[in-house]
Amino acid sequence: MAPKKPLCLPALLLPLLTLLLPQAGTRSFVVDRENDRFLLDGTPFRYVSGSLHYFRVPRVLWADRLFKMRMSGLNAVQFYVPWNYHEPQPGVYNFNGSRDLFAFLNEASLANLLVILRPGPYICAEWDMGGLPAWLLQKPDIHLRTSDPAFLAAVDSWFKVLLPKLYPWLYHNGGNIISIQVENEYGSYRACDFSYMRHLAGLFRALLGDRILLFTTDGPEGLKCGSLQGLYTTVDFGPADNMTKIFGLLRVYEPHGPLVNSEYYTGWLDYWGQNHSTRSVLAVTKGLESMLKLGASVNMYMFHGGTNFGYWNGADEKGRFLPITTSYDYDAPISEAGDPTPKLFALRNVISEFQEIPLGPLPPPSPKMTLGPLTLQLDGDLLAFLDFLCPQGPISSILPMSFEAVKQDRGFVLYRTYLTYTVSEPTQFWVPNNGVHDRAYVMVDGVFQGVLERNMKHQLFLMGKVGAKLDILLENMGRLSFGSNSSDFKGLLEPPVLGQTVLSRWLMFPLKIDKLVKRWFPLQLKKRSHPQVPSGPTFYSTKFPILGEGGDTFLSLPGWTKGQVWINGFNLGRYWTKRGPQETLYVPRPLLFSRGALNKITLLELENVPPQPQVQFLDRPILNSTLHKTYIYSLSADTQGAPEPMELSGH
Ligand SMILES: CCCCNC(=S)N1C[C@H](O)[C@@H](O)[C@@H](O)[C@H]1CO
Repeated sequence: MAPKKPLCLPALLLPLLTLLLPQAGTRSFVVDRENDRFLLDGTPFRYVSGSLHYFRVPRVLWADRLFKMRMSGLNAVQFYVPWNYHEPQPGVYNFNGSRDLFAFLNEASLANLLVILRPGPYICAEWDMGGLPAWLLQKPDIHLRTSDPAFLAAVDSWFKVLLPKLYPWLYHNGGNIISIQVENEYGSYRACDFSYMRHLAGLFRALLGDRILLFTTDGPEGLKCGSLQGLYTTVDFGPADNMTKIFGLLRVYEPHGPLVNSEYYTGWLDYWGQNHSTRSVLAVTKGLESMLKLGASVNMYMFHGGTNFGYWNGADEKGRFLPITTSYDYDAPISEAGDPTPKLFALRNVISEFQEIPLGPLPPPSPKMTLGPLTLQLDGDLLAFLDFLCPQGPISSILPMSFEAVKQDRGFVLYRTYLTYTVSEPTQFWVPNNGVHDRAYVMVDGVFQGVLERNMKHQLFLMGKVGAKLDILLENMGRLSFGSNSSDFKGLLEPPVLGQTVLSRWLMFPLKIDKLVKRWFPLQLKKRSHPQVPSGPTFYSTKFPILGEGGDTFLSLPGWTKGQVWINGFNLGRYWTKRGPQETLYVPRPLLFSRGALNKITLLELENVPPQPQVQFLDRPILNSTLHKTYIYSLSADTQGAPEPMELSGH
């Protein structure tokens, strides 16, 4: 059902050809307000849809996941388009490889799935900055998600590239997109800026025409500011919510037309340091059955969650900054590794009571493999590779500069200064205003001193001679993706204080670590400048063959603390074994070479290397480990006294 690409045929043939093509004009997807239903090509239609985010699944696995969704009885797939995934710098666009949104649309078409598209500009989704590009914050006073002209200019420029590309994919033009969402749960955002929403609706209409169904989605408390005349109003809620009450509220805004739940939560997200989230099969299936009995159209969020590879996870603020884990398994019907779960079969049974489902079995779980333990070799301290990691050299400034100011969106920036006097006693070192965004690994002359963490750990005690190098590796743990009352700038947002001295004269090194890891064949090994434990930011790696066919696997890092992993140069994501609840990282089989070719695993361990630097590949995930105790340090008014830690056992 992919739109017919204009063929470069001799002009006289084209009229003949159009007689053969399905007449786009006969295709339609509309709301029938008289009978509270959708009509597809004039016949009553209800969608049973599932969310799958192409940006969380390697492209080679898209067809497999979409096929499983179709075989589960779904007739539509819903997905976001993350702006920051496709416009890495202003005016630079990327729709290639795993970012080829149109290839994904085509795969959905081949799987016989209609599409419910949610292009934002904000998408939430536990994705870095809710999909908004970090470069927007290079204008620090920008008002995101409002009619701020600076924000709207960037939005217009992005949508004038994206939306015309989507036009041929609209259902009535021969494609598979039946509806498009404007913004995302705007009613949950503090701004409540109706001119912003009207601007977006006008832009979508101008670029997509007046036939496509445009809609909004909000929780029950967000309908007032999130809905807009001319956009079809839908809601989102989970199995524990009061469906009658919420659909009753929805009827205030949409007295006629089909009831729609655009995000029916089949599970939930995980935060580092919090317990693993699950939703029961019984509750999820009962809720779906009740909605289908009402004739509602439903999208299950998520049907397949996938993974936050690289640095792409977002974060929430619930009393404190809470980064989302690398796994986006979501306790969804299709597991992170793409396996059907009992929840999928239970939901499939419910769907089969209401509509035809494809005959035939679901594919079985994919083959899994175990491997190891593998012993990793030391490549060297991160500091030893500074020339490679920051080839253009540092930026200098009296005060430390943010990630956005040095144009580094994600990952790490090294901040360096030199002690201008000798500190002979352990002396309090801290950053005012909770100004570490988000974690700082502190070294003096290359010797690791410890960690500062946003909301969690506010001070260390340092010593050093005059002229000693004070290095702070600053980690961006992912930008707030929901409910932020201010822009989530990253980096050292205030100048650190040592004793009574505000430290100034800083060098900032934006680090291109992924580039180094990709080309690391073979950089000469660097011996440790200071063989010690804890080690601080250090690279380890090894190579290994896979004998036989192999399979999907789950990387376990027993005894390691926190860091980043690459397999054959692919950034698998963050690990945080010390904090949990996730203790393994999903390794899709297609990332691995087989038939004896050597694979390479590279770790950047940020804190403590275990005495035995080994890793293991398991045949099952561990996403719900018992949490280690974490402490939150209240910022005491008087910074002289060490703030008392409050013990926080993982919640
Ligand atoms: C803890 C609140 C997180 C906010 N997000 C909520 S309510 N959700 C609605 C949001 O639209 C979707 O993108 C997802 O972010 C989903 C949670 O998975």
